[in-house]
Amino acid sequence: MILIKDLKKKFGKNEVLKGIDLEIGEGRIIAVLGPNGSGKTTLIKSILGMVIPDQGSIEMDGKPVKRNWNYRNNIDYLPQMANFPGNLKVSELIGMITDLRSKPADTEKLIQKFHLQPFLNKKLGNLSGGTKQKVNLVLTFMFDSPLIILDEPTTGLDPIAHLILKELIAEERKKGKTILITSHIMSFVEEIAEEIVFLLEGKIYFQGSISQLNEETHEKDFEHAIAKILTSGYA
Ligand SMILES: Nc1ncnc2c1ncn2[C@@H]1O[C@H](COP(=O)(O)OP(=O)(O)OP(=O)(O)O)[C@@H](O)[C@H]1O
Repeated sequence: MILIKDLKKKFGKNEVLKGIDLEIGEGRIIAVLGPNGSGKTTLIKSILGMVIPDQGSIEMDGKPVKRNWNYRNNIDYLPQMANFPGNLKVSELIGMITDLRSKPADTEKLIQKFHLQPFLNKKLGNLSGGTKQKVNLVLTFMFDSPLIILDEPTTGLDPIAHLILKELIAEERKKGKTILITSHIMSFVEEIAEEIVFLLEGKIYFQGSISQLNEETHEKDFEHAIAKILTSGYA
């Protein structure tokens, strides 16, 4: 379980997180939503220890994460922009990451799932954006950690890969994992998320289920509910 209290972060004068209080329960799929620049990635990176907050605390399973970085071994993270070395082959990168994590990795099944066999001997710099994202997904899902954080996982994926990703997330959820996702694709969020956290102007504007959000905004569907928050938020 992740417990976040009064989390604040600014970059220069830009106050991105202005006091976030959030509890993330185990074994759920939670989507972090919000307009561009609302701080979704900053929040995720704070949980991962890649951004150091100015104020507030983050606890993982009852222990503060600050100066206690071992907890990161239990997180699999898909970054929004994977910056792969272009001259490495796909198989070399997979091998390298497996060695670095020194955890058992189940790559075969994932390579098959995403139909990546023909690309294993290709250099990363020569792959299309969607194929790179599939490699990124293999690297994320291969370690079987209890917490999976996915920053914009659908970027560049074709409809087949999109379906495979949804199946994969559902399988991991069944194993009791916690999955934290950011996405701007509302249909994807609606299909998979059990809970949403909506960030607006540095604060949590809404946390709850999609049906609760529809009710509170008096809208009949999720897309309209989100549009209503965004237009009233910007009014
Ligand atoms: N390292 C950094 N240095 C300076 N400003 C930063 C840094 N990282 C993020 N920001 C700023 O913080 C704000 C929030 O960025 P963040 O990437 O967290 O937003 P986001 O909600 O994930 O956006 P998007 O939907 O576009 O991915 C933006 O204004 C961004 O420019």
